[in-house]
Amino acid sequence: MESLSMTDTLTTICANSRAHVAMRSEKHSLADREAAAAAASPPRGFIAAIHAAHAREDKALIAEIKKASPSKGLIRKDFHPAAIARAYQAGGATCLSVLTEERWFLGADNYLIEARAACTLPVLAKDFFVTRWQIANARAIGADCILLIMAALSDAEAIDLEAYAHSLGLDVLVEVHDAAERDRALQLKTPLLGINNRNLKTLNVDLVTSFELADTPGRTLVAESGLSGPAELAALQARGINTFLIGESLMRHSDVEAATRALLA
Ligand SMILES: O=P(O)(O)OC[C@@H](O)[C@@H](O)c1c[nH]c2ccccc12
Repeated sequence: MESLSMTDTLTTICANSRAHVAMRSEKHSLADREAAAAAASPPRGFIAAIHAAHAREDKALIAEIKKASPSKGLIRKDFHPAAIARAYQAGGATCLSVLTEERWFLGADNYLIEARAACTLPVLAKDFFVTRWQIANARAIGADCILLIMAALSDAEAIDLEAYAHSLGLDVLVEVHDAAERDRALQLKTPLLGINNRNLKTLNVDLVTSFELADTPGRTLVAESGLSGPAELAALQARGINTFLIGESLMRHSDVEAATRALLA
């Protein structure tokens, strides 16, 4: 795996994603991916599952399957997506997130396919979506939701990609990490707004980001990145955030099911 030393990590990863899509689309055209998307297993409601947890007065956990990251390198050696998916579901997770980005997160489409087949939870394809091809491909492999990162997209691109995702039956999680991106994201239709505590340009994590944006009205807020303990979740819940996207701290436990249960207790 490569490490990223440049300051603008996000630009580098997105440029690589575009090049990768250009290569893959020679083998499978957009029309091919759209046909596969239309034939894919019907979407499991991702946002509906989160809202159902809230209706039960539960917090909602989006549990992430992640082998490595540019900031931490290899996170877990014995990496079996199906087993981790089952452990997350047994431990009480509401939804899954599966990294599919190959070069820096060591993800793969197959990990999403294996994880989704092993459980009944809705699954977020966690990647750097900058083209329609990637979105059609995500639905084709079974994804129920995709991620749109405002820092990587113009307003027009974000609006276009969201409409395209919705046309394929996908839910959308839009991700921001400051007030300016949040304001831009409010132009989108999706109710699901992720606040990433990790600045994707510098890779630094600061939970203050979630606290600062916690008063955004009219959206289901998701606190993302750098979360590890029940006390942090309680502090965020006190500010009205009841949905959490957590990867690394759970993936580092040998007993993922017990760790998930303990976190949600
Ligand atoms: O492993 P963590 O620190 O719990 O973070 C999970 C998730 O928030 C993080 O993987 C993430 C959030 N937004 C992203 C965008 C791309 C890649 C990864 C991410």
